Amino acid sequence: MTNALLVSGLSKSYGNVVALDDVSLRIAADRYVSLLGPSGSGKTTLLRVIAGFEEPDAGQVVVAGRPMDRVPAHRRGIGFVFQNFALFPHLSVKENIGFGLVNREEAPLAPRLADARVRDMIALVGLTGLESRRIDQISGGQRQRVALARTLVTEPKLVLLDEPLGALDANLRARMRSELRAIRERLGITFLHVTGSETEALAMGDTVVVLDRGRIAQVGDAASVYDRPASPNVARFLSCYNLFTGELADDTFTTAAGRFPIAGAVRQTTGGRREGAYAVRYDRIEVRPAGAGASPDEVRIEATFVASEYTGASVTSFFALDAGGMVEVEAHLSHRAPPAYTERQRYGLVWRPQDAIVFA
Ligand SMILES: Nc1ncnc2c1ncn2[C@@H]1O[C@H](COP(=O)(O)OP(=O)(O)OP(=O)(O)O)[C@@H](O)[C@H]1O
Repeated sequence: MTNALLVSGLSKSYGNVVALDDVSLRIAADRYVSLLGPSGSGKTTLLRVIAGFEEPDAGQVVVAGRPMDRVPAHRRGIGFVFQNFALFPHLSVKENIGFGLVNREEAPLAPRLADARVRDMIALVGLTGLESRRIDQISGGQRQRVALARTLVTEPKLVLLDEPLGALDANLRARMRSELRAIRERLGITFLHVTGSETEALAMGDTVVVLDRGRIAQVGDAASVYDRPASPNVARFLSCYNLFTGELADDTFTTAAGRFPIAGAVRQTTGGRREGAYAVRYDRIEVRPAGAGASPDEVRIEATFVASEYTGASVTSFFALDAGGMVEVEAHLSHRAPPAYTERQRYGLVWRPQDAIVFA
């Protein structure tokens, strides 16, 4: 089967800022791909180069088997959904969605055909009944659906979404996530969705691509990226790992917080640098009273409780290390009562070596 997208050796600099550095990526057809990375890692630049809004300095983009060299943006068969939607405020929902069909340069559709297609799309994104409302007379979530419908109605082979849910509040964002997934599955086209949010990437993407300083740091299914981040930086972006820097020697990883035996831990090789990192997930740490010990096959450190933060279904507790730095512990409230720790009191933080990842 032809790949939906093939990107090879893409580089792009702005002056002396390297936004993309030799990026290669192959995306199969009919996939939901999340593109994740910290601010400035090159996500938007990558989308803009794929879409044809930006010329790369080097490299090639192939969409559905067709090389895109010198193909202008509007002839690439790519749809683009922006965060700010860029809708026409004075036009109705229906006119916004049909705009690209009747006003395109190549083969504009006859109004009757365009009408039928717009009607189907309005039903698909759940806007039936709102066809004649103006854009300023509908809600943020409905605008998001108009923006999506306007792109999908042109039947693109690939849809690029740049933080499409960023302008929505948390509740709506969660609802739109599952809607986006469902719409994509019904149409069977490939979505490449940029997000700064690791939860969003992990919740939505069949495949997660992580960018780090203009380079691809990891590509994999959501579970494998989550369970086995390829580098300390990827672990850091995922915001679910405590990272300790230090050095590996023999069977021990030595950090300022303590010496961790590594037998049983997951090993990730990062090119033989001496400076390494040791990662343990927030939700794999057990908190015990300071007096309670640990069994020989557990790792234990001591720290001082600072505060807890509730985030809906879970609570994150922060513990200060004597050597400086914080350890975060996440408890899911579905299978535990909310923890009650005392401020400034010391606790033992315990985990199993199998739940740690050693980067060295
Ligand atoms: N037009 C431009 N001129 C100069 N520098 C640019 C331009 N566009 C992007 N950059 C720089 O290129 C790098 C990558 O930017 P890009 O917008 O692709 O990152 P991003 O991952 O999308 O970030 P964010 O999540 O903050 O949107 C950044 O250092 C940015 O400052």
